[in-house]
Amino acid sequence: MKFGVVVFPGSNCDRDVVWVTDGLLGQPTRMIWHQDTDISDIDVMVIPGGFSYGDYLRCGAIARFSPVMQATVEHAKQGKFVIGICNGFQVLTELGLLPGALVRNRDLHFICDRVPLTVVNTKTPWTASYSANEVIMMPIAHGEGCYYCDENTLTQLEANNQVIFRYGSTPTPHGAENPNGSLNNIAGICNGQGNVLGMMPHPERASDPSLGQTDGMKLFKGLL
Ligand SMILES: NC(=O)CC[C@H](N)C(=O)O
Repeated sequence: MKFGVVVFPGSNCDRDVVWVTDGLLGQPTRMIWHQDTDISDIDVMVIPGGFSYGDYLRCGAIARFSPVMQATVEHAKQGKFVIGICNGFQVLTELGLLPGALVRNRDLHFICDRVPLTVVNTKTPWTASYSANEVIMMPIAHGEGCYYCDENTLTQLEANNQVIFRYGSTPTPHGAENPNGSLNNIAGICNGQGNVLGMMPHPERASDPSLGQTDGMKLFKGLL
């Protein structure tokens, strides 16, 4: 499995992902500057976290116009894997590869914390290594992480089991632990086909045992 990790001006989790896929998992991994367009060698495109273009306008609003993102749309259309983590999730919603939007956190503060998540759909290639409704811990670090979409979209996401991760330690959509006000406690969703995943928590920061948390590793391992 070959991983491609996009680098925008302002990305700051790109090397963390490379450390997991290459350093810990020994998979071929290439960092891809946002102006590059040839990604034909890549199996899994990773849009990492950070502050692409300084979060100007809205998080992800400028990055979505980068040449590499058009190539990523084609990549996704072929059914290949794309994952957006945190700022990457924001970019994927701006791009339209995933529905909805990430807006300012409920309390209008940047949140840096470690939170429980429930894996609510394990029938995806991303989550096949987790057990049903497994509760895991992952770091979050975002200012615009409140997931929002219109009512029809929300109904569809739920009906098609496209909600993959919810905040809190219960699979129900309205559990009490919701750090940022996301609708239905949504922390991560996939597209209809299941090959594109977006999530606000950081699995790459919860993979190396030396950091004390490894619940994110199953997500990367599941793809291999
Ligand atoms: N860790 C991140 O990717 C942060 C995303 C974005 N800059 C925000 O604050 O919401």
